[in-house]
Amino acid sequence: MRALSEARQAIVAAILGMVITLSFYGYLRIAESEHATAQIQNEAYNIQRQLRQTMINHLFMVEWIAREWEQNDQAVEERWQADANIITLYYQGVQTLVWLDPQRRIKKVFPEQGNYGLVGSQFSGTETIDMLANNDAIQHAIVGKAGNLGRHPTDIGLFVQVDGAEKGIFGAILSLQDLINNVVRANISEGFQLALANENGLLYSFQGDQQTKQQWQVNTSLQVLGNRWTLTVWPTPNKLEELLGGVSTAVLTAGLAVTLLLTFVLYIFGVSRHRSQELADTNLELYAEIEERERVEQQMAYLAEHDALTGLANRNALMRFLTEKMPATEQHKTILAVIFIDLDRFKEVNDALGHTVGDELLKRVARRLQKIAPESTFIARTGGDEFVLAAPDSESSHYVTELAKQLLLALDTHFFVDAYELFISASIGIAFAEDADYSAENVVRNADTALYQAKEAGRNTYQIYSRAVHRDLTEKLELMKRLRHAVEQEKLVVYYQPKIDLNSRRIIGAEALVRWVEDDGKVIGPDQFIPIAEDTGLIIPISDFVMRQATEQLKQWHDLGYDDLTMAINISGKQLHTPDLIDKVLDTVHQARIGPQFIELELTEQVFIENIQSHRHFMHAIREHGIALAIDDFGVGYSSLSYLKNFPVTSLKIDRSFVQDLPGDNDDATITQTIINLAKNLEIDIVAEGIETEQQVDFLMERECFVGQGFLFSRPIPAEQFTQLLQKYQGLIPIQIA
Ligand SMILES: Nc1nc2c(ncn2[C@@H]2O[C@H](COP(=O)(O)O[C@H]3[C@@H](O)[C@H](n4cnc5c(=O)[nH]c(N)nc54)O[C@@H]3COP(=O)(O)O)[C@@H](O)[C@H]2O)c(=O)[nH]1
Repeated sequence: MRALSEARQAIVAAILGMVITLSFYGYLRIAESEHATAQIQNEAYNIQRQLRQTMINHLFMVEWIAREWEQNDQAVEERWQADANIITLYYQGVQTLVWLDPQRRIKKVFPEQGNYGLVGSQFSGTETIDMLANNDAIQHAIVGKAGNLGRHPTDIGLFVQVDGAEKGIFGAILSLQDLINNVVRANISEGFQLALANENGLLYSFQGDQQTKQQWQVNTSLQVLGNRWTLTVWPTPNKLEELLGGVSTAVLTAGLAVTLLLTFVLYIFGVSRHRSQELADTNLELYAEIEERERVEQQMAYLAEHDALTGLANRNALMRFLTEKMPATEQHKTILAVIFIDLDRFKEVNDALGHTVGDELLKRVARRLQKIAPESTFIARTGGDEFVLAAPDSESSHYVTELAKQLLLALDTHFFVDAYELFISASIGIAFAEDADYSAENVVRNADTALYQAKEAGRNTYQIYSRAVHRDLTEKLELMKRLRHAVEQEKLVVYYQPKIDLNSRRIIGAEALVRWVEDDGKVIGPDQFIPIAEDTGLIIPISDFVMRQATEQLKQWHDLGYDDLTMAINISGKQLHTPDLIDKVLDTVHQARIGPQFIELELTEQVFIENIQSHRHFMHAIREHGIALAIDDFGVGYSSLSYLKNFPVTSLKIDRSFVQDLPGDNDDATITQTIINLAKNLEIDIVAEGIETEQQVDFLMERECFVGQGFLFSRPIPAEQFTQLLQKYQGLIPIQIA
């Protein structure tokens, strides 16, 4: 198909060239043929004319002799020899001359040689002579038979009457063969051939190559001396070639050559044009590819420095911006601040409403930041819900904190996304280049550290990075690392603090309190690592460990005979989010082979309130399985107590902050009294925490709080010590043990 397309023009040219060439050739060929035929005809007419003329000349000569002799009185005898010599000299066709007397006897004959015997004899060609003799009116010469004067049947005689001093008939015998031969040889053009025929057959032929005769002969009839002949003339092959001229052949050859050349050129042209087209197409494709590549590269370059969702700069671009700004900032000692923003409740929005809404919210946040931030501020989105503003050449640190406040304010109002009115807030960490040794990396990391602090500080606030804050955080991170290691290495230990019946001073239960014992024996309290454990998720394995240890330990103490002891286990808020918590608790209790009624789960009031709705099921399920539910640190910060009547709480633990200043502090006394009354009215058990003095015991017992914990009875102690305590005092507790 491609080859056909390449050769299309060449094929058309070849066909056209052939048609034109052949047409022209045909035309020329006809013209040449006509020309050749005309030439041959010309030749035939010429020969015909010459023959006729020769004959006429002979007739004229015979007549002329007669008129001469009639005008002259000289006897024939006297003139005969001279005239005969002249006649035969000029008329070579004349074979014999004769003079007949009126009786048609031969009187004189020339040449005498060979004819001498005829003199005196009667001329035998009687018909013609008779016609002359009997008709005096015929004055002109006539043609007749040669009679006995002829040598060849074709010989003829020309006879005329002479009516002069001597009467008679003058005759000239002609050899037609010789005459024609002479005329033909004298007049025929080179390359022509000729034949003369009458009705009896061929009379004469000049050359006889028959090759071209059939096609090229020209016939013409000739009436001479009373004979009707057909003269046929045709050319020799060479002559024919010459006559035709060869122009048509040359044209044919040239035409075919030109056609061939043109075809070839056009084919080459077609091929090259096709190749050029292909090249052009390839070039176009190449250009398109290059354009596409450039577009992709531009897009990649754009994406390399932009956030696809919001169109803001990304982390790479931020780092480049900061790196470029740092030298001038350091040199001119200007203020460059990095403001790290993290949305406070974005994850909740994303989880609850889906990523589409989440994405839209991020776009709105980006737009709001762009509106508020001064023009010189560089804004980037560096992660999920993290945005960073770089404010070079800031007037002062005060200006930066004011900007941070504006940002907080702007993000602490609602956003409308689809049908939702969303409320979020943000936490901000601020760091200055100066505090980061003018390092882009450091200043961003410092801002991130400050942000962490802001989150810790309760969100919707900002923190400015300081080296002290950084140190604290570094320590915290270090602690986190070690805690993870400790959990993996099972370096945690469960301590137990006795729960005491204040009346009998009997140990009625224990509270499991985890400790982290370092390699050097140093004991780290849960206050230091539980919050970190909650942040990192380590609280789950820690809690599992504590629950397993505590239930197994309780089983041991039951087996030792202290089979009415209960065990209080602290539950973290994070634990409540694990879906299998109920199963896990029941399974652990079941594994330890103790009754669930000996287990009490403690939730701080804060955790309880925060999860009151979402964990309604958990709390009821726990109670239905006989496990007690205590509210720890009761009375701290929460005013709504209505939940108590709707939830299956079994005991309240008065926070030790109320107990520690009893009985002197009237407020604490009133609060303690109120909590006790509340528990009494709701028929909930009451436990006092943090009892350190007998006065506190007295105060509590006077107000009918008969269960308590505190250093007065025992600090939290390892299990072995607790066992010794049980065994040494038969379950009673002496005062000031620890
Ligand atoms: N989720 C979990 N929380 C736990 C676990 N183990 C402990 N904790 C919680 O850590 C907080 C600190 O506990 P800890 O350092 O063990 O302090 C306890 C007692 O040592 C302390 N206490 C008891 N009596 C007194 C006293 O007379 N004076 C005084 N100054 N302190 C005393 O009180 C803590 C027990 O409090 P509470 O839990 O409220 O009963 C603490 O909040 C623990 O809950 C754990 O495994 N998981």
